[in-house]
Amino acid sequence: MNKKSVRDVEVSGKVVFVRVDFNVPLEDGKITDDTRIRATIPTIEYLTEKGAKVLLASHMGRPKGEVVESMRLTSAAERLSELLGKPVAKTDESIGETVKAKIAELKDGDVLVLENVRFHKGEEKNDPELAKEFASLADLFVNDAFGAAHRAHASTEGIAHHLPAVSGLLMEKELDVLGKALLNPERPFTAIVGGSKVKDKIDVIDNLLNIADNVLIGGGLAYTFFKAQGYEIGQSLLDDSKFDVALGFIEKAKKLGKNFMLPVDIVISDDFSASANTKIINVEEGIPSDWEGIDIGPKTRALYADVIAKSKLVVWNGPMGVFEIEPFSHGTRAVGEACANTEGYTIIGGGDSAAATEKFGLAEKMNHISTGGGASLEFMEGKALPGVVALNDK
Ligand SMILES: Nc1ncnc2c1ncn2[C@@H]1O[C@H](COP(=O)(O)OP(=O)(O)OP(=O)(O)O)[C@@H](O)[C@H]1O
Ligand SMILES: O=C(O)[C@H](O)COP(=O)(O)O
Repeated sequence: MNKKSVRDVEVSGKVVFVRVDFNVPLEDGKITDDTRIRATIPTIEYLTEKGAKVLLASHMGRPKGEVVESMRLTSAAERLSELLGKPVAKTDESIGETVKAKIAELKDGDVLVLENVRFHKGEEKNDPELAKEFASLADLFVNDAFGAAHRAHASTEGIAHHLPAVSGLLMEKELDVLGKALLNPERPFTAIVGGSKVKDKIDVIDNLLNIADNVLIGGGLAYTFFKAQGYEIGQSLLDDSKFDVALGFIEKAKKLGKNFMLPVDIVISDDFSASANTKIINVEEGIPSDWEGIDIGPKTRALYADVIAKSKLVVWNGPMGVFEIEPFSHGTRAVGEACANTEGYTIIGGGDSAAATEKFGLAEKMNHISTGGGASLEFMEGKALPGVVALNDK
């Protein structure tokens, strides 16, 4: 990487503003997957062992510039303290005099977690005034939030214009692993895309068709393709502005001789709950108007598993179905198991895909679990990540 890392600068005795991505899944205030917090430990320990005073800033959810009680970083700070095996201080603000007073109390090697930066409207607008406020707290900016590197926000990009700015160890590792895998991919290279953020993800398929040999589609993403092909999809997820784009991808795959696969059968349900009625149908049968597609079916699972088994590189982003609910988890589990068992190199991207592999006990068998969902997709699209671009060159 041509950007400076935390190893290239003097940190001892300095106040270091570290942007992390502690946007972890929460259920009733409890963290259900702490992968993203664990992934930042090397950078935090590197800094504390060298005697820096560490400020940790992160977003959580999308509170849209308001204080939302359920989106505080309190649980994340508690979990971090357990993982580090030492006390971690926490403030209810991310800027201002109370934060400065807390920083003044820090000793070398101490850690202070700031409040959710998205409680300020200026964060997502990349407001230069907010960026300056963040910068005024510290001597050095370290960006370790790979998961948010595709966002040009005040605490990821703006702040880098006001302080010496370097990458953290997690950021460095993510860029290194993804860069190496994608620059000169081992083939066959299979990309699997699923999940529910249809708007965010559908455009990524364009570049995946350029770089991958097989592109497998699952999750909520598939239904825009089905509808565009004229099949009934009932209440399933849909982006109705993307029909031409979707059909264009099918054409593009044909022209390039790429293997573009959509589910052939799906699990449908009349409700979003474990007690709902479910059915397995072939896609051409169409989904009744008050039902929705919720997982890939058994034929699709077998077809996808076969492709994955024969791949040398697999990049998977986004679950195949609503894996949080047991009856709709089989597609995601099958794809996860196929990734765990293939001899190819496997990269898992996306908070929920990582959570799914963890839940099914498959995480250990993957080669790299990326902390970036959207960020790893944008990286694969070949886009520059603003949170990385803004860092100091070597
Ligand atoms: N057919 C479907 N209908 C509705 N929701 C679905 C469907 N398939 C999967 N999902 C939901 O998609 C969600 C995950 O989607 P998402 O796009 O956020 O993936 P991700 O791996 O977390 O990536 P990122 O980190 O970019 O958010 C899960 O909560 C899952 O229940
Ligand atoms: O979960 C993610 O992908 C990152 O934390 C970024 O979150 P965002 O999509 O709300 O910017």
